[in-house]
Amino acid sequence: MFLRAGLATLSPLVRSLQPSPVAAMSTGTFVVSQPLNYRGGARVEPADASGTEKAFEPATGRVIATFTCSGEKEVNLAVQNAKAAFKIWRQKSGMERCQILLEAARIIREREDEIATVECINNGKSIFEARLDIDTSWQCLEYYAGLAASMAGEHIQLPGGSFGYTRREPLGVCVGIGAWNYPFQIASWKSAPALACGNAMVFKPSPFTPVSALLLAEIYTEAGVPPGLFNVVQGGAATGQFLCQHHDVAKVSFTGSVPTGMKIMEMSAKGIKPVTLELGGKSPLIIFSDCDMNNAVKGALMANFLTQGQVCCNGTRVFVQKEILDKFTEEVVKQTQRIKIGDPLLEDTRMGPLINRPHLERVLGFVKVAKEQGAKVLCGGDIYVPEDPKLKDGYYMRPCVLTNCRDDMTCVKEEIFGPVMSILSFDTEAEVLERANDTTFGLAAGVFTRDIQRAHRVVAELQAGTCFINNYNVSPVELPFGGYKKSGFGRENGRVTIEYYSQLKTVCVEMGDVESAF
Ligand SMILES: NC(=O)c1ccc[n+]([C@@H]2O[C@H](COP(=O)([O-])OP(=O)(O)OC[C@H]3O[C@@H](n4cnc5c(N)ncnc54)[C@H](O)[C@@H]3O)[C@@H](O)[C@H]2O)c1
Repeated sequence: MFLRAGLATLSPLVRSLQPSPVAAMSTGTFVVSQPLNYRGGARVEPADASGTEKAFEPATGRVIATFTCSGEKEVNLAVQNAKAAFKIWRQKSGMERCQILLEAARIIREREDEIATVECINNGKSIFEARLDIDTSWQCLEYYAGLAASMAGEHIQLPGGSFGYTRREPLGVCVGIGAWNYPFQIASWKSAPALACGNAMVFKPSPFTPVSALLLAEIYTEAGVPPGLFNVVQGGAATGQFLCQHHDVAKVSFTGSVPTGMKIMEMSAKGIKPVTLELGGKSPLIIFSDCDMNNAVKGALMANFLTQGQVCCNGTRVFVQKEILDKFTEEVVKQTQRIKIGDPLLEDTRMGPLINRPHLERVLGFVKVAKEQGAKVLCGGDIYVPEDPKLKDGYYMRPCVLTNCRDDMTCVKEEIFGPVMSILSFDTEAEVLERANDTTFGLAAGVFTRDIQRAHRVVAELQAGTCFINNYNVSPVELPFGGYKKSGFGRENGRVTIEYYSQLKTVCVEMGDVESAF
């Protein structure tokens, strides 16, 4: 995921007029001193523990927080708080929920610089990108605020003046479990539709990025949700399991890897709980020779290097039609080498550090295997050491472009989740479609061509939940997002997500006498 809703919608002028309490904050200074759990409308220390974790600033390798992972008791308390708040919230009209969500969106906008700075420090993505994530977060709240006010059932006329109607009702306490690559945005994308439908939520961020979900929790409280409507518990797999297995939890919405998604589904199956699974990908990007070359090159960079390549829907298998392979590759390499790597809090940085040391080593390991299997490194794929001495222990690497790739190579088959683009060549449309679909994933896909018929013909055949024509990794909140195949099911964003956070009650009304069969 993704840069969304647009560079074009950003207004630096509006931003510069906003108060910026963290404007003076620089890399290497931030530490978290407050509790990182949120329950009953306030930050709290957890009531019990299932271990401790450290959160890092990837830019410097510094520890910014040491925190307690929540045990079963704390998870219970959070769920109880959510249940109590749900009783109040579910009685509110859609319009009342709408007003509170709009107020929360307004506060997010007002505090955008602060939230983006925290996100940038804890995640490592550039401040430029972090601001875009916060934009898509408040946009999501605004979008579902609008839908909250217009949610309604149906009235169905039956014979003899009888009738039926449907009520769209909330599910209850929903659990959100997030990945580390879009911490604030994932928390917003899950909570906004959940709350709009009248649910309460307990959210568990990734232990790598525990900080920004607390800001969202505080904002919801300030906006006027009942205490306990949105709670945060911290921890890893153990805490996540307590949440998924809890008998008072009605639904689990998960963003993360395929192996964890399978476990979430197994646990939820025991309680017949609906799940939304937003999982990984290995998406194809198909560049036909009749494309607009400039846009195709820009699209390939957008498809591979946002958030240091740690994006679920990245188009990392770049299929290029033979006639333009050399020219396209040359231009992609030129532009990749120009990407400014470094301190993510600096305005002109476009690539910060990866999330942590083990992940950096894993990504570098993929590049090594790619070379052993015959791929050619055209640029990057190695550690980058910034000149600034305070960044020397950060987790930086140079973005990598691989060529000479074959479909059976590890770098082409597996999700690397780092800044590594694999270029493959193809001859015909039929051939590339077969190869593009030859994967167990199905999150996204892209096509660049000037031939309008071909564009629509190709996307109709692509087995992916989101397809881009002549762009990549833009996801306005109005459009549903989610996977096919092992990339998961259920959707986030768009009107359809209401279906995943609500249930339909049918009421059948008799206006005459009972015609008994007995
Ligand atoms: N489709 C999407 O919208 C989307 C978005 C972002 C990331 N992702 C995917 O997420 C992955 C990277 O994120 P990650 O490394 O945080 O994934 P992960 O699966 O390791 O962890 C995700 C979350 O699940 C929790 N968790 C781990 N084990 C658990 C268990 N047994 N029970 C309950 N919770 C458990 C983690 O603590 C974390 O909060 C990539 O595969 C990426 O493609 C998908």
